[in-house]
Amino acid sequence: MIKIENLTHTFGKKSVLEQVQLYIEEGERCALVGRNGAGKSTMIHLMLGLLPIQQGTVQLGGISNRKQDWKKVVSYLPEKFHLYPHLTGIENMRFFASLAPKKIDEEQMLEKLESVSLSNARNDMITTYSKGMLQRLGLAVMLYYDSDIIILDEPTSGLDPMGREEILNIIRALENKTILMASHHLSEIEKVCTHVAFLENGKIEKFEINDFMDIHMKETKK
Ligand SMILES: Nc1ncnc2c1ncn2[C@@H]1O[C@H](COP(=O)(O)OP(=O)(O)OP(=O)(O)O)[C@@H](O)[C@H]1O
Repeated sequence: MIKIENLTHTFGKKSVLEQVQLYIEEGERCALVGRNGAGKSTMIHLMLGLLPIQQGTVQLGGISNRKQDWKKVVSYLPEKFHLYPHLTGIENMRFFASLAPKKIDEEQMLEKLESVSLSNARNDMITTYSKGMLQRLGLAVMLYYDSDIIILDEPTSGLDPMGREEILNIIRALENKTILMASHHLSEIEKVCTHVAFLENGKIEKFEINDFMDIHMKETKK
């Protein structure tokens, strides 16, 4: 589960998050939605300790993000995942696998590459990969970590419709994971998510997916 309480953040005089509350239960796939500049990345960065928390608390899998242990239960795929251009797909995978606290499991690595349809390209330099392939390699690294909580920041950003569909199919096939996924695309949210956390004017409101889509349809018909 993910539990955010009273999260408040300002940049100088600019207030971005105001006493944000959000509870995502185990197994939910929650989209994080909001206009450009609403504060989605800020919220994700605060959750992951990439920005210092000014006020409020974050728990990930029941562990405060002020402790180090939460890193064992969360994996994060940023919008732009920094891979090593002078390495092949499998070499990149091996490098990131070496950062995990467990011994490198070659079989698991191959299985995860297979699950994102990259096993045939695993020995190619990633400079030859398409954007979609790079994003799938990022997902493979995340799947290798096999954490309970997955945080994705616009995972299909910059991909063509087929590339998007491939990423969405992989995310949809994940079982027993708690997912928070920032996205601007309602059609993909509808395909993948069970809930929506809508961030507006510094506050979050959470909806079940069908309720959110109903409200959105009514709004767009106005
Ligand atoms: N380091 C920073 N210093 C000052 N202001 C910042 C900083 N980072 C973000 N902001 C501001 O905070 C607000 C929220 O930004 P944030 O990137 O979190 O929004 P977002 O919802 O992720 O936007 P997008 O959908 O465009 O990615 C914006 O007004 C942005 O200009």
